[in-house]
Amino acid sequence: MSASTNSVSSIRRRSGSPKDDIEDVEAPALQRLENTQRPSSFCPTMKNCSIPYLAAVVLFLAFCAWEYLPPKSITITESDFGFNLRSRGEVPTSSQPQCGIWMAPGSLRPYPGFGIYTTRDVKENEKFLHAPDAISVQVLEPHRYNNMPLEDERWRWWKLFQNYAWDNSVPDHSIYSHPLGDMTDFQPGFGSLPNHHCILNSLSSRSPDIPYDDEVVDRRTSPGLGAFSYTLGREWVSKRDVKAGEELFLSYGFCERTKEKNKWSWADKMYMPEDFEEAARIVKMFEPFGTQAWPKTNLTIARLIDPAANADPKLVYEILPKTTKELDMLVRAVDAHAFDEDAADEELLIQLALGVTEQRTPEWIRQNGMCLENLVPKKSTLPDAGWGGFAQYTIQKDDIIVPMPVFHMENYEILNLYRRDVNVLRDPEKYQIGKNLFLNYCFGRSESSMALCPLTSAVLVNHCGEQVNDGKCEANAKVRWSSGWDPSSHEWRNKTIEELGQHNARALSLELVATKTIAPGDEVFIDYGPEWEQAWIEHVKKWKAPKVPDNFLSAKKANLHNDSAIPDEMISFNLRKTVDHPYLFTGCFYRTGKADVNDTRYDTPNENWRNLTNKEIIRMYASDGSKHVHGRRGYQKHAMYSHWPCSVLFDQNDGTYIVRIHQSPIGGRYVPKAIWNQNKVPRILFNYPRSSIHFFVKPDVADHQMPNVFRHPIGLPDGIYPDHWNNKASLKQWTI
Ligand SMILES: C[S@@+](CC[C@H](N)C(=O)[O-])C[C@H]1O[C@@H](n2cnc3c(N)ncnc32)[C@H](O)[C@@H]1O
Repeated sequence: MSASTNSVSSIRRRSGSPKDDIEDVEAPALQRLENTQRPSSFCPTMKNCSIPYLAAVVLFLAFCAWEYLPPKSITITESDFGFNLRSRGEVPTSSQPQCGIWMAPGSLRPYPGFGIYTTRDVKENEKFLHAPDAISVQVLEPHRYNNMPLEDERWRWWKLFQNYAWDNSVPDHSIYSHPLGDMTDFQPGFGSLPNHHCILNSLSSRSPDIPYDDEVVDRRTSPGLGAFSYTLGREWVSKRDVKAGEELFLSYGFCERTKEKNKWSWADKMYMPEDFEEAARIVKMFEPFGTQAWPKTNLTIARLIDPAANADPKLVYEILPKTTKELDMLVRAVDAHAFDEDAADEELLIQLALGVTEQRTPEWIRQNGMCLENLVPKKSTLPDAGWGGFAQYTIQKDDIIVPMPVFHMENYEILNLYRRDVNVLRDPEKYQIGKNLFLNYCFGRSESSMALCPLTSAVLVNHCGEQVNDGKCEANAKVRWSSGWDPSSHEWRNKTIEELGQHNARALSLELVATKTIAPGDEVFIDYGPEWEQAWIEHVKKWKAPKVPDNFLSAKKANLHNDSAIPDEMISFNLRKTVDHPYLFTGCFYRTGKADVNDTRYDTPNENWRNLTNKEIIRMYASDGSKHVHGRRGYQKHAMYSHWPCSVLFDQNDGTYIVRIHQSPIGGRYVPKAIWNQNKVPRILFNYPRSSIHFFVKPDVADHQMPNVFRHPIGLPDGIYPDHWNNKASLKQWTI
């Protein structure tokens, strides 16, 4: 395998699944696949297609991975894969001693790209980040459009992008109620970086307490309205105790080896939970777990593997300790849980899984990694810019502020938005209705169709330039190609845009570097360049403030209203009515569970349930909702499905409410089975905690959906794009 393919990050589209939720997680994800097939001659209609797009994710894993996972006894270093470890002094580093979260070469063998590491011990339930992560951006999926320009380019880009994005987002409007089509949630920052592991999975994500801020700029005066995302990124909480030096993994939900051979080619090669479980079964036969003495030969060890188990014998063999010394080390780690059998079993699996990864020390990570915590989001010091990136620690001149692995987009016109009710190809210009907000988060240049979209919190950094900011700020950082930590990026720069377009894995890396010493709390700025400035100046000239009704209620105000009481206008005060606000929708944490399937009260469809008396409605359709508490262990499960649309029906005047979870507007296709949902009867919850209710702007009236909002890629300085990417003159169609 070439160095370039190895350097591809193994970050994939994630379904955000806690390990114990695998069944539920995969079901909706798989249902969603139906709609993401590209029509082909084998697959005449979208509906009939069966190859899931997540298979592409899987192929990607196989692609960036391995001929075969190597035996445990072989030591693999990055240089075996064309990667030279960087040592301090060779290239600039981000070397903050306080930094606890780093990006460094991944620990899965062989090296599959970058991973995220902690250099702090993190206890179960503790937050990983000491400050909020970056924002999340709702991306209207550009490949879903038929009969629109650049269909091939859209699909090629989707194959790459889906590996970094989430099915659903902090406010689930992407999945529940977007009128135009499907949205994907992109979370540059922590959220698009963790690699997948079913056993070592330590990350659980949840919605931040205030997930949404639509008051970042003043809607009555700011031309920045709708030009950036109001949604903050997830909070990252540890599922277990994690030691300094561990790579932080997320489970994307692919944790069962498929029975259909070769359906997912990587499944036959990748370590699966069954492999670790079979290894654990064998280990437990021997002292001190069991009674037998550790076998003397490797052949004897191999013979212990049960061929009837759903495990891959070769992988089980690789996982198993080969010497009594290795076994002793395992025992010592598990011993700490001697009085809790379940915890000991879990620890055994974790230790076996760690045994087939590269072991990193915090010192190694600081030497070879780059800090991911330098930038934190806060309201920008510039009135129209939205969020900004602020330094959390002192950053020395020439230090890397944040690495920027980027994914490439061969033609950023794929982010043009068109009407969906007409054949756009007849007159694309006429039917264009705007541009995806995501364009504002990618770098581009006017001579080239290529855009580069960063995966890290670098997207928070605003522009400061001569013409637009009037001395209110000063650029203290710059963007350049990565300096040695991603050598294959250099090779990929020599490829043509077409070649890159065919490559559906990440290939290129930039970095953000301090041009001055930056103090903690300073906003970081770069210069987006004259074209961006010109576009902004023209936008400001043309921009007209939208009419804001006197009784306008922002989502932020609704969320923070009166010490967090629910505003009256967001309560229906009626068991039979839901709230229909012109601007806001209510989201309640809800995730279907046993009650949704087994509670026989919901078994009978009843479209006339409103004719029942209050008492009858409550007896038949209400339950105690007190357990749906945001953020407490045991109910972090909402993290996957996040908010369901709901209505607050009554205030119980004790900090809790009676809420009704709405029927899913998208039917059963994406949502797990729930009989009340199917039978069109209400699901009413009493004692529902305020902390689990949030307000969001309705997608169809969201600021970023308005016409005439600012859209322009971030400018890159001259000399960054190679000349052979300057293809615009030769492209027939170009509107930017
Ligand atoms: C890469 S994003 C930067 C982060 C963004 N401010 C946010 O809230 O997410 C680029 C967008 O930020 C806004 N922006 C950046 N610099 C600005 C400036 N100097 N003046 C006005 N808006 C700016 C523009 O909307 C631009 O399209």
